[in-house]
Amino acid sequence: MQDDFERIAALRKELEEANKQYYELDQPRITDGEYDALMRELLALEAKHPDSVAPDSPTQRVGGAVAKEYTKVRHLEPLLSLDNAFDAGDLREFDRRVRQVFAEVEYVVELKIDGLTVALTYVDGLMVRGATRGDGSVGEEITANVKTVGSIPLRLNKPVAKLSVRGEGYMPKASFARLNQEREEEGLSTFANPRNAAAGSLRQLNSRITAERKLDYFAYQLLSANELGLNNQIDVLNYLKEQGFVVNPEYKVFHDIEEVIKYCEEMAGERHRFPYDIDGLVIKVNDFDLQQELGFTAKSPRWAISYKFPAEQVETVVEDIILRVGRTGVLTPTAVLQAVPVAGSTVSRATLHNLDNIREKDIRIGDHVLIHKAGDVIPEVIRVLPEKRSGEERFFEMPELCPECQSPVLREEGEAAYRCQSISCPAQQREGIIHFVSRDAMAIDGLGPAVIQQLLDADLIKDAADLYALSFEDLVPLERMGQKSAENLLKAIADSKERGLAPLIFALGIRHTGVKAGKILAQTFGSMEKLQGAGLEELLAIPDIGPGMAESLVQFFGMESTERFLAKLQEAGVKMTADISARPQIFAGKSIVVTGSLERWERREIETLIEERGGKAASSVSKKTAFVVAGEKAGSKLVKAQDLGIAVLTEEEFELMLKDES
Ligand SMILES: NC(=O)c1ccc[n+]([C@@H]2O[C@H](COP(=O)([O-])OP(=O)(O)OC[C@H]3O[C@@H](n4cnc5c(N)ncnc54)[C@H](O)[C@@H]3O)[C@@H](O)[C@H]2O)c1
Ligand SMILES: [Zn+2]
Repeated sequence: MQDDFERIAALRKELEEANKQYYELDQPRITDGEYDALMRELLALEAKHPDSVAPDSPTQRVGGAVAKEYTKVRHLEPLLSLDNAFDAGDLREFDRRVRQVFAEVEYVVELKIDGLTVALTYVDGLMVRGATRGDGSVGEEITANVKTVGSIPLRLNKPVAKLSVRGEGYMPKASFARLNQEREEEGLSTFANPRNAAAGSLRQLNSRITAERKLDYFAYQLLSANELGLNNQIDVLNYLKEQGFVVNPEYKVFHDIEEVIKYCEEMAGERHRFPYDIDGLVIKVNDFDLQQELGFTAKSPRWAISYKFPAEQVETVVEDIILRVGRTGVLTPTAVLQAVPVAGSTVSRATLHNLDNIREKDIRIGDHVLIHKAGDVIPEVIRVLPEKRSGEERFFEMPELCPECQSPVLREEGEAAYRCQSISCPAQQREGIIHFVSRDAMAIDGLGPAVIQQLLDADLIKDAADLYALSFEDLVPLERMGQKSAENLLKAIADSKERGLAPLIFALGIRHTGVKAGKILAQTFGSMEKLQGAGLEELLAIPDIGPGMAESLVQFFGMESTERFLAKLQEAGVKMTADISARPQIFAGKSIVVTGSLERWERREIETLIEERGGKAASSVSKKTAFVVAGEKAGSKLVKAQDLGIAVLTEEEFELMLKDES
């Protein structure tokens, strides 16, 4: 007996620690499957000893604590978790409980998107607040970050006095894979899955970072839906669509739990076909009167349950550990695995991230391991099965020399990554070209890593600028390159010359300089030449350009190799200026004053928005001022504008003017 209580205490401690890692730090240490198993064990023990259930047990509480950096938001109605069903038996049990109250019931089954709940508040049709779930009653205010998510409407199609919407903020699989790859390149820690990546991106003090991470949103719930004359979940989904929200289209209605079970099992096999990670399905009672009658427990609604797909973990053997040298010289250890099917494809490689991770998990060459796909896309070793060791396993050591160019390899202060120190490392050059042609950079279709390798091997190119000198005759003899694909490739290369300054800056692969930074630099300087000439101080004066980025820019543009490379691009006719005047000139000849502290933009940014559109960002209010954009705590300028009868706009209203541009 005593044993049970000790175990209960140990499980609570372990789950609380996992909650903290997961909800507060966005860096879980155990898998969801492991977490769910511990939770089930605790639930079973607590059911056996009902008197032991304390209100603060992890079985009774939602989520984690609210981090102190954020403004707290009290939710109108608590945001709850969902009970889990792991098999047909659990679903039948749920159905039995529902039918104890109602003989007839309609279920709506939706995909369970693996993201985080985001609560949105609209007042008079405008989005005024975004918040996380937090501990269910109190969440974190993340309005500025939420505004950077494209699929969240800032204005409702049909304004109403007040609307509280809930839904899932998530990161698509492709963005997740790209983000982790970039972070690995930069020697930063990677996210365990898209949910934690989405949470880490939305729970950010700097909304610029949120904007860089491609996030999306599916709306699925409304508070006070009854007041809008909506009677069930299907009505709500339709209403949300009408209001401009993105609703996941995959929902289905059933009347019989056996049909639901069949659908769940079917979807478990199809879970990989979506561009976002799903970890199960959510089964909801459709009718709101029924929902209300069924009510809630402390932690979850009684009218819904989530069916969790079985975790897809597979055992295999680490045959070898090899190193991949990235664009910035980071050596990423990769496990060569005995090929096994995992989550819809055959896996024979898994990233091991870095040496620390290998040591922490004690992964040795020859080990039997459990693997899965993080976020349904990135193969990863979860843990070693030490009981299967034969004693023949070998430790992995980082080499002192780069495996591709034999230059010294060093670990920099404070970084987990080891880097090849040579700038002429062929691997770095190859990866640099792969980056140069990638989608957010010069976007040259048909130029995959294999073709790039062929071009390098045939000595047709040495760097990305050489691509512009390729001819039809160069390409056609290449293996697997038909006439048609050679023509298409040449056209894609030629087209990329017009991509413009912002993607070009990103394409250069300067450390710490992402897509968004490319845009800011392009807008600020207008031409590559001006950017090249910018000094440290000038760069540091730009909002959003931190010291790390400024330094690497100065260093990059100070190199002779950079100068040669840029000269080659210029000669090839690659466009090196930004179309600053490409915007419709809606503010032409207007003098506009910005005052107070803004939420949506940095001061320099909004001034750029005005200038790009032909306006003048003036510093003082006069009779000639066309209008004033006022943020929080606007002072004398606001008073003066009011005295002179000059229009004062909120940030939202200003943004709407930009939206109306065609
Ligand atoms: N690995 C770890 O260390 C660790 C730690 C804590 C929690 N977890 C994971 O988190 C789970 C618990 O998290 P939880 O409380 O958020 O519950 P949950 O994720 O199992 O389910 C509730 C959530 O589902 C989401 N959701 C997605 N699509 C939805 C839809 N169509 N309708 C309604 N809701 C939808 C909502 O955000 C809702 O809050 C655990 O089961 C475990 O998998 C893991
Ligand atoms: Zn090297």
